[in-house]
Amino acid sequence: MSLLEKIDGPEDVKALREDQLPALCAELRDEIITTCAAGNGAHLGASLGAVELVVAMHYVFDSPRDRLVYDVGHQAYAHKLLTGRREAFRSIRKDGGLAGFPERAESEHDAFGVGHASTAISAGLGMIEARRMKSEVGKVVALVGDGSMTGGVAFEGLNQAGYLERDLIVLLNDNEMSISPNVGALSEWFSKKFAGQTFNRWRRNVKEVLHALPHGDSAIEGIRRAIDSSKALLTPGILFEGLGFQYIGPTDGHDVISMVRILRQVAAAEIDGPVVIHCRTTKGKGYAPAESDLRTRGHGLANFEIATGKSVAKKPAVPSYTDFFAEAVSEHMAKDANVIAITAAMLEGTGLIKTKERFPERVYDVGIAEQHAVTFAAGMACEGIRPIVAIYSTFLQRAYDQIIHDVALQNLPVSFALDRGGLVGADGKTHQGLFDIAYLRCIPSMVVMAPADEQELRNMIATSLEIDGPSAYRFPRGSAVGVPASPPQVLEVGKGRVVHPAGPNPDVLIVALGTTVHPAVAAAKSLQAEGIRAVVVDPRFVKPLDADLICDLAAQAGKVVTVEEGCLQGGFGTAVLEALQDRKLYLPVERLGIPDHFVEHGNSDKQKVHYGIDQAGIVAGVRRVLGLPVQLHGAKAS
Ligand SMILES: Cc1ncc(C[n+]2csc(CCOP(=O)(O)OP(=O)(O)O)c2C)c(N)n1
Ligand SMILES: CC(=O)[C@@H](O)[C@H](O)COP(=O)(O)O
Ligand SMILES: [Mg+2]
Repeated sequence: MSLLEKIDGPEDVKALREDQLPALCAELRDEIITTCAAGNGAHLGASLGAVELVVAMHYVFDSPRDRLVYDVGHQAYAHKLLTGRREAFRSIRKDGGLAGFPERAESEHDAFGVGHASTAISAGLGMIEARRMKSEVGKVVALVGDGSMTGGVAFEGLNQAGYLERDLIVLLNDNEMSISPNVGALSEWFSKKFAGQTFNRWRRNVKEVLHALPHGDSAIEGIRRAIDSSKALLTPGILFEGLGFQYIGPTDGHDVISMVRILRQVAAAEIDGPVVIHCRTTKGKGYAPAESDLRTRGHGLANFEIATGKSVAKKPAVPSYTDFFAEAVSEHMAKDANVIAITAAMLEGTGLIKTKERFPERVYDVGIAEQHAVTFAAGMACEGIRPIVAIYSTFLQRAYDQIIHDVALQNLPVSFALDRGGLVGADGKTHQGLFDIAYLRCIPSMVVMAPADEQELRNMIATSLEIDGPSAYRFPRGSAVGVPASPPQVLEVGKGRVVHPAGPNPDVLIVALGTTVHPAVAAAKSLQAEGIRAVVVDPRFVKPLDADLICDLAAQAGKVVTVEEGCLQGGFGTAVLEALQDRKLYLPVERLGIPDHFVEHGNSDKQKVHYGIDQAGIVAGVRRVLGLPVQLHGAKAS
């Protein structure tokens, strides 16, 4: 029996001898690699890189009494394996299986639900403070990556932790990687390059000045000696010490036995106040194909052959929306020197890595700093630059006030490209891009678009760059439709189009947004065979909405179905209802979309069926609004 097979919970980890821990780490790695190889983009690199840190935490601390708080949570696979979820582990990120990130509802050992970055310090500090108030015992450890440390909220947490002087333990997992190599001054500081370059420059300059002064003066000699010896003080530690933390490190985060000893000392010591333990690790550690993948170190490897790390996934027949987006951005940059693009640590995910190869100076990776990305864009727009801010729908939630206060309120021409708008599949609840339509359409001056296919995406990118104010377009994860390409067209703002006419006296109007346009046309065609005349409108714009077109056709049809891959509350269907209400058209309306709950991880095609926003679901919606019997279909059948 392997060591891992004996482990049903953290108490079994503690029962091992210290010298057995390296073997346990090796077994955990094998299990993580095997599971990711058969999985759907699981987070291999981060989880491999954190194995020793997780084992050491469970060996020393006493979860769930002690709270282990993960940042992002994509590195927590060993934690799941050690906390009673070993047998379910191979189901991770699949329909009905374990979630890809820690979730409070999944285990008492998942102290804080996560998926977005930079939250662990604030959450951990909150826990420590609550426990102090309730006189409860227990330590709190926050495991934070160097990439996540670039997020402003992490610093807001450090700021308060240093001030409150609570005993928060921060394990800084520094692998010099975000998804791509980590960027920014902070990352250079961690790797001491800052100390090397800036300090040396400063020291040279001061020495030149001192050289010109008389020799033999004891005060000046003292300054000379201090400058020579002070380099040692300029370590990553002074940043944290300046914020009121004790700093330990840098230390080898893959030496599990040393990590256990350090954590034991920290846990036992009466250190009054917060501590940072700076651990150096390697993303993808222990799996050569991940370690040698210099761009992402196996960040999200899916379906690969274990021996080689080569993908065995079927290549999609049509490139992704992301590919079309990045290509279009490059084309606009080639034509207009004022166009630039900004990503918040998602060069690969947004496709902008390719654009950056062509225009290295005009694609900015600002780190995990969505708020800064938006305000940085606003500043550039003030000076006549046309920024395209490419941020996933879910991560743009972070920058909501910046969108309103810094961009929209000043009517600045910033283009927001929201990738992953809609159901995202295996990442699940934390990453679903379902709220953007609702959160953007209520902002004055914001133009909001959703393309039906890749040609429409090209048109919307071109349109957005012509709009003298803020605009956004949201497109989904995965393959585009595969429609023929034509030169991008600047669309008339606020004008929709009829994509499936039904002749005079239609029976029903279907208003389908974005990804639901093509399924709606297919649904209308199949309804036609039954003698039901459905006219289909692609509104193109959520805002301004083509109320004339929609209301005229709604009045003719007398019944309306709206379809969207987004939340129903405040979403696109609600916008249509408002338009009808404003014109006193009180008609039966069936709204199809995502009801008022968080959507689990799972296969997004199956989820579209479940929520009735696929072709068959739209047919069912039409039948419902027409009062016709509906065949059983997904969740909406009734
Ligand atoms: C707010 C937010 N922005 C972007 C992401 C996407 N993302 C997930 S992991 C990651 C890199 C995190 O780097 P780090 O914390 O150093 O962990 P590592 O992967 O290196 O272990 C990014 C950018 C996210 N999860 N949350
Ligand atoms: C953990 C995280 O936030 C990212 O790694 C995310 O899972 C990437 O998602 P995509 O696979 O859609 O790029
Ligand atoms: Mg990192």
